Amino acid sequence: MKGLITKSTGSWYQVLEPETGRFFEARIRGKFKLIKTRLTNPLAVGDLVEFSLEIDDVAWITKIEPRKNYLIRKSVNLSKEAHIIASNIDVACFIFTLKYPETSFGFLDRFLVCCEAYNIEPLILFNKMDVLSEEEKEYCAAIENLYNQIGYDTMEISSYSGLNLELLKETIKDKVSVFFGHSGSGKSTLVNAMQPELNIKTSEISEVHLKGKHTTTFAQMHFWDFGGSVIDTPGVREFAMIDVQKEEIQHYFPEIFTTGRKCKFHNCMHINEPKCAVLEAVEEGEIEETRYITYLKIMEEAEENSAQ
Ligand SMILES: Nc1nc2c(ncn2[C@@H]2O[C@H](COP(=O)(O)OP(=O)(O)OP(=O)(O)O)[C@@H](O)[C@H]2O)c(=O)[nH]1
Ligand SMILES: [Zn+2]
Repeated sequence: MKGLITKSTGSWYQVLEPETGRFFEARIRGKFKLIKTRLTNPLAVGDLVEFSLEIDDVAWITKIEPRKNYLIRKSVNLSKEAHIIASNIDVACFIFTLKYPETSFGFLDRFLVCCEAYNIEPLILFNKMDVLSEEEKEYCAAIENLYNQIGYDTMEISSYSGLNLELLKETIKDKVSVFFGHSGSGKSTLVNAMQPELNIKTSEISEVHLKGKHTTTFAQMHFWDFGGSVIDTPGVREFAMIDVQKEEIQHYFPEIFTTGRKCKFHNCMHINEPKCAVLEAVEEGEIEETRYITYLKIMEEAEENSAQ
């Protein structure tokens, strides 16, 4: 039987048989290895699998279909293992909050780099617009403009005021979407605002740290009544790029890649080479400095990893 993984707790999986709409509790039989990297979880929510039923409706997953794409993070422990967050994604929504909590640009840019690297369509949602002053709204618009110019879609939303939630529904209708963002950015609240019947657990952000409390502890797919689904994931602290070569990284920064064609050396890495068009563009303010800094950091990490 063919199935779709809709929930993963680490020890067992929930599998949906799309043809009948029936859900099963399933375990894994055998070894699953689609990629070289060591993983903490062989299967992830969004995976398409084959399974068979035994007595008492216990399902055994026997095979996994190749993934269209996936997002991955470093494992929480210090090993070199990685963890697949979700797979077979149509649109990955990044929930950006200017405040409560303040989202870092480095985190957003790393998310975008992962989307580029793993062929996932990103959408940046500017959430909690209801708490922003006029001045902050202008600042938000400037950030949006910056990302729009690079080629990324953005949308201003608020689960509290309902701003643009209908537009968001139209945009993600009939697609498999995933919501990312810092803990406390309002992912679960957004899912509930779009479909109150789902009633996902949310929590107040801590008064002391103005940070979230990591309420969601495992990944789960929820189905929208307007069509499509969303994968709710535990707050991700860090995205990972697995097995990337230094030379590849500029491909994942569209504006750096395009500008880089004008560099003197065709193999320019845009670090300190003479007549580097990227360095010039950063100086002129045509390429945003925060993005360039993240580019350099990811390059450094790739070097450290390959040296290990
Ligand atoms: N002002 C405002 N607050 C919001 C909005 N959406 C959510 N919040 C608040 O933000 C806090 C965190 O919301 P959650 O939905 O639990 O955040 P989360 O991103 O799911 O957090 P984790 O499960 O920890 O990853 C709660 O106190 C919400 O009430 C919004 O649109 N505007
Ligand atoms: Zn260059």
